[in-house]
Amino acid sequence: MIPMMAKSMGEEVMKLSEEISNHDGNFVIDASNWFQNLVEDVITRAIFGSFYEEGRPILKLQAQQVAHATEAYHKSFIPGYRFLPTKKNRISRRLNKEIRKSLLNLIGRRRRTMTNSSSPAVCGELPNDLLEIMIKAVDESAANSNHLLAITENDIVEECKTIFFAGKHTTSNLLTWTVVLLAMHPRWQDDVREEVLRVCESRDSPTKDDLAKLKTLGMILNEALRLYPPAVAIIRRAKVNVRLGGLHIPQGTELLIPILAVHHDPTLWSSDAREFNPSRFGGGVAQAAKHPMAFMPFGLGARRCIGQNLAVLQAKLAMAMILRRFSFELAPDYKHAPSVLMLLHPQHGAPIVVRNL
Ligand code: HEM
Repeated sequence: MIPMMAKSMGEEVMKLSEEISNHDGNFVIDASNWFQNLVEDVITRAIFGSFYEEGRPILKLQAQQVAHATEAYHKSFIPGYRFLPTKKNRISRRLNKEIRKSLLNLIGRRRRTMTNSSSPAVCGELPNDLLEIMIKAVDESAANSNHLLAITENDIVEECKTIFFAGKHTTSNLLTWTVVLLAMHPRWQDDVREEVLRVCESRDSPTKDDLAKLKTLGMILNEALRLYPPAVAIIRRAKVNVRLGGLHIPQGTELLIPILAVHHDPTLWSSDAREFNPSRFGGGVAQAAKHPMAFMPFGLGARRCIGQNLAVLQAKLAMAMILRRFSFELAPDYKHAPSVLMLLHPQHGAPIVVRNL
């Protein structure tokens, strides 16, 4: 996974470097858009592997559908509105049909290649990508006599869409806020660059061992996730009547766990809760706050994020590659306005001046 990610990111980093050179070494990017593009490529490769070229346009269609949904999220909620035949709803339904059909076709083609090929994955070694893992799960579940446990091709379609959505916007959000924070705090930017250069030496892309040694970078990513958690809240429903603190919660009650508020609570994080201070993670996540579970950007318990390790790996790799090549600062027109639009994002974008080092 790391070589695939490094290759994909390396190409984007080189393109940006050339662009900067063409602009006298000084170029403004919207970090939010730039990272979305970067992350989209990696997540598409993780899902489709060698079928990347065929999967890419399908996920592009989904990105369009998400853009529609995000726009609708801006407006007031009217129950049942999404079923009306408005122009936008018709486009969204058409996109949905097209995505489903294309994914089912792709699954069919992929299945045929798996049956015919003598690729290592088919010979029982580790699969190359998520699509292959899911196709195998469908086949295994078909062999199981309990049809209630059966996984279908429709499930694969939904999983591809979920993973693409859940993986793209969250990780690109984390990277955007990290770059914004490092642009605001140049001393931390210098310190973490020094760490990357020391650990990775002359290697353009870090190895797995290098990534494990990037402690300051890990602390900075955690602090970015604390201050600007991409998912601001999670919801749980009580399965049974339960007492929580002094409260009686009846069965079926929905509870909203406000991650953003918990991450900014001074009783948990001390009086500097609103400040950027990565050192608080110096002793590990469990020691960073007064309660060991106060840090929950990926949720908690059995339903916590399945993509946590991939997201952190990807964020570390991207930041290490960027830090060794570029320096950055906020563009004069940057306006700090974190805003919740499904996820916590910069309302006016994140214009950043990037320079080649
Ligand atoms: C910085 C990046 C990410 C953040 C902050 C994040 C955050 C979250 C949160 C808060 C949840 C809800 C957990 C809960 O209810 O306890 C979640 C669930 C989920 N995430 Fe992520 N996520 C990230 C990256 C990813 C990636 C890269 C993927 C896929 C490759 C992914 C796939 C999912 C899925 C499928 C679920 C639903 C899990 C379930 O319901 O069992 N996420 N994520």
